[in-house]
Amino acid sequence: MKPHNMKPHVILNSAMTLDGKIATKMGSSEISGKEDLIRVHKLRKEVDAIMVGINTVLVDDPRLTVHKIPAEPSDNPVRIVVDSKARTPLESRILNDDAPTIIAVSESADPKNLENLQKSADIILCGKKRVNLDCLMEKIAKKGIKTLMLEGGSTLNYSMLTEGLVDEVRICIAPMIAGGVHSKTLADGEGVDFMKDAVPLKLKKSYKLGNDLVVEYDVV
Ligand SMILES: NC(=O)c1ccc[n+]([C@@H]2O[C@H](COP(=O)([O-])OP(=O)(O)OC[C@H]3O[C@@H](n4cnc5c(N)ncnc54)[C@H](O)[C@@H]3O)[C@@H](O)[C@H]2O)c1
Ligand SMILES: Nc1nc(=O)c(N)c(NC[C@H](O)[C@H](O)[C@H](O)COP(=O)(O)O)[nH]1
Repeated sequence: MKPHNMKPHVILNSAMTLDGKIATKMGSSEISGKEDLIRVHKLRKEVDAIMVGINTVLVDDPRLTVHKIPAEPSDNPVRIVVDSKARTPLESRILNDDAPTIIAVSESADPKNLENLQKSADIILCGKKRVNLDCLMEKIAKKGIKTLMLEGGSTLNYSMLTEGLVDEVRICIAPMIAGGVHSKTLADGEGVDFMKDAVPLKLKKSYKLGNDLVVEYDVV
C-alpha cells in the first residue's frame, strides 16, 4: 500500500447485528441500543468531521449532528457526503443550518445539481468517475480537519478500509441476527479473494453497553 501524504485520523464507527448486517435490504437499520447512541453522539462531539456515502443520505436522511446529548451548535462536526454525481437532494437534513456541510463530488457530477448544491454546501472536487478518497482526505486535512468519523454505509466503509485510510474501527454488536444475502454488511464492495488479503485489525478494547457489545480495534 502506498504511503498517504496528509490525512485526518479516521475512526470507522458502525452498529451491526451479530451476523454483520448494518441494514436490511429495505434500508431498515435501527440496530444500536439507546446507550450506544449516546456513545456515538459523544464521539460525534469529539471529532472535527463526520463522513457518509450518498446512499446513506438517500436512505436515512441523517442530520449527522450532536443531538442526543447536551451540545452547543459549535460542538457539531463538519458533515461530509461522498457523492460522485452530486445527487444529494436539496431538501436533505444534511444541508440544514445546524453545521457546515461539504459535498465531495467527481468530474461526473451533474453541473445543474452542483450549481444548486453550492448554495448550501462547500463542494470539493476529487476524481473522474468516483470520488478519489485519497485526494479528499488530503483536501480536508488541509482545511484543518484532524479527526474524521466514518459513519458508513457498507460501500464507503469498504473503499476507505481497502485504500488504507481507516485508523480505528469501533463497532456496536447488537444481540440480533438479520440474515439476508441482500442485506448491507459492515463492508461490502468487491471483497478480497483470500483471507490473507483481509484488512488486519488489532483488538484494543471490548465492553458491554446496555444489551450491546462494543468492540474497538486499531487497523494494523
Ligand atoms: N448500522 C449502521 O451503523 C449504518 C451506518 C451508516 C449507514 N447504514 C446503512 O447503510 C446503507 C447504505 O450503504 P451503501 O453501501 O448502500 O451506500 P454508502 O452510503 O456507502 O454510499 C455509497 C455510494 O457512495 C458513492 N461513492 C463515490 N465515491 C466512492 C468511493 N470512492 N467509494 C465508495 N463509494 C463511493 C457511490 O455512489 C456509492 O454507491 C443504508 O441502508 C444505511 O441505512 C448503516
Ligand atoms: N451507531 C449507529 N447505530 C445504528 O443503529 C444506526 N442505524 C446507525 N446509523 C448511522 C447512520 O449514519 C444514520 O443515518 C444516522 O445515525 C441517522 O441519525 P442522525 O439524524 O444523523 O442522528 N448508527
